[in-house]
Amino acid sequence: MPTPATSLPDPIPETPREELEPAQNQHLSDDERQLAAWREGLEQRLEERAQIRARHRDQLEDAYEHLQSLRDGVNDRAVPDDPSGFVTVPDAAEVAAAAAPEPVRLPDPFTPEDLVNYQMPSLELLRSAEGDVGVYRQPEDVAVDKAKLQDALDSFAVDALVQDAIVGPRVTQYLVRPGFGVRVEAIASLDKNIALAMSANAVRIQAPIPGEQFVGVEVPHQHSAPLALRSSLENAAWRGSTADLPLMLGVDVTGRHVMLDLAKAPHALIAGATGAGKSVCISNLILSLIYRFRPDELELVLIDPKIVEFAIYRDLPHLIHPVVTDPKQACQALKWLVREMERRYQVLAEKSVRNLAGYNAKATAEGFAKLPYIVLVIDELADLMMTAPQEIEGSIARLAQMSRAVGIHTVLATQRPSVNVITGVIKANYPTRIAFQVSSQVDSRTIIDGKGAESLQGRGDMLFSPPGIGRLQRLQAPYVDDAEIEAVVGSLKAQVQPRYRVELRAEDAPGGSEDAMGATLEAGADPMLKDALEVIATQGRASTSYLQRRLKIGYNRAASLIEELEERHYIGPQVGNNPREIFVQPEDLQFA
Ligand SMILES: Nc1ncnc2c1ncn2[C@@H]1O[C@H](COP(=O)(O)OP(=O)(O)OP(=O)(O)O)[C@@H](O)[C@H]1O
Repeated sequence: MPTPATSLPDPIPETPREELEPAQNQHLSDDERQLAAWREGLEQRLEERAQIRARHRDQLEDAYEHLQSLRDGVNDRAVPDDPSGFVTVPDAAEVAAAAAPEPVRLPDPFTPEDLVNYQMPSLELLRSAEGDVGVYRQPEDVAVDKAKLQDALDSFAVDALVQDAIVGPRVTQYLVRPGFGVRVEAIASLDKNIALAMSANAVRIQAPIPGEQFVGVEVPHQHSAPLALRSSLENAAWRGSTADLPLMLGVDVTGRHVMLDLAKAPHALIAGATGAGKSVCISNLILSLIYRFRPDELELVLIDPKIVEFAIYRDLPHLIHPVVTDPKQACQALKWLVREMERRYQVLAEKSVRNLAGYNAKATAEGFAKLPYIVLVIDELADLMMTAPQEIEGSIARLAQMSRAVGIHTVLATQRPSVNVITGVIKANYPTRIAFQVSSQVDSRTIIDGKGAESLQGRGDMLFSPPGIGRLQRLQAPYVDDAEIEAVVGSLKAQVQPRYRVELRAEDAPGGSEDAMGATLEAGADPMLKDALEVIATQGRASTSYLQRRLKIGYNRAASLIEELEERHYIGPQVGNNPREIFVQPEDLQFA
């Protein structure tokens, strides 16, 4: 006989803890710890869910307000009652015209005439470069470390001479000349022992330094001060650069300022563990561009699924769309860029030129409007790849393969250098790579096709693999803080407001999204398509005769609805006598 629900058994009386065996006590403590961990996890998940719910509520409110404004618009345009007492009924076309939202007129790009009073940002807005004296360590300290390295090599009976030391901003590179008959691998394999002898957390060994007769042993400094971007932008190498799209990357071991010409790159991939310095590097790249180009010469599309990284740039006049934070919108923006690329190819063909440089030269000679460069920057590709991997990968690959000639360039960053994010297709199309510190050799191989990034030091210490040169450069990125960026963006915002001209289309949203479903169905040939889909999703049955009965329609119409739903991949094909598969759930039925 089942026990009634109300008479639960009494709880088992608890044995006082001191009466338990030590082993039992240990188990109890383990269980308590486990419970505490679960509780913490649960609380975290509850908090995340509350945040998601709040976000959904906001979106719902936005949608409701939008609907209300559409309704108000229609009411305002409604025909007033005739004083004679008759009400004029508007015809169907009028109603449709009233309900349809006005087509949004997108602004034109900036022209030089719009920006006659535009001032480039001043270098005074950046932190002073006074600290960067170019002497990063005292010679006596270097001499001591040189002796330590020599002792370490001697103690392993490796015949090699530590000949010289080059002191960079973050690491000292010791030039080691191997003795006659000594294999460079013998020195390279000592990396951990050398790190121990030099009290360094990791050393990187280049065996040999390409083009030289030395093995390079790079030992990080115990202390280092951040470099100022201002000193890089004041440097003669930057000021005299003839690159089409120069980006300041950092300073190498010998103190040289190293730049990347994005026009030649023509796309760059940045990867590194969290906190390794990717965002600061991206800020250096964006500031390099806005210190050199006016908004009519260069336009930016910034995608930031992490939401907070690019918020600081939101008023930048170079932006042609507000900073994109929603992965769905990111997919739409990427497809806009692909369309813009195709449009530009047409425009170039009309003028019989092969690339943007040719077009702009002709524009100067013949007096028509030039085309600006467009640079797309994505901070955290992984978040986008989780949303719509195929569509994002497809658009990125298409841009990477073809957009160089028309002046569209891309910079992608990710903290997850796994093959799901940096796929073979993306990797093949991004020859220019920048690696910050990563957690394993496997990650290092994914980015730079070799080890090394795992022994970087973080905080802007990077390996740069320039396009077409199979040799890595170790650089230290300059540091810009938020106050500096705010000052620069503020000085530009005070002059001009951005002109947003990227058109996001509903059909470009990732497939299977609510909006896309609504839009697709709107375009459906049969007005009963939504009803049919609803029946199938809620009842879990997809057959012609069932639809016929439920919707009270004829056989032919039910059969063509089933065919249409199969074509749109909401249901699977008929296989033998088995029921069709159904790919849509009742909760998916939120028509736009
Ligand atoms: N070039 C640099 N020089 C000195 N310090 C730096 C440099 N770059 C980064 N740092 C330090 O490291 C911190 C983290 O940098 P950053 O935000 O760029 O990391 P990230 O790789 O973007 O991390 P995440 O992927 O989590 O966003 C900075 O706040 C700063 O303190």
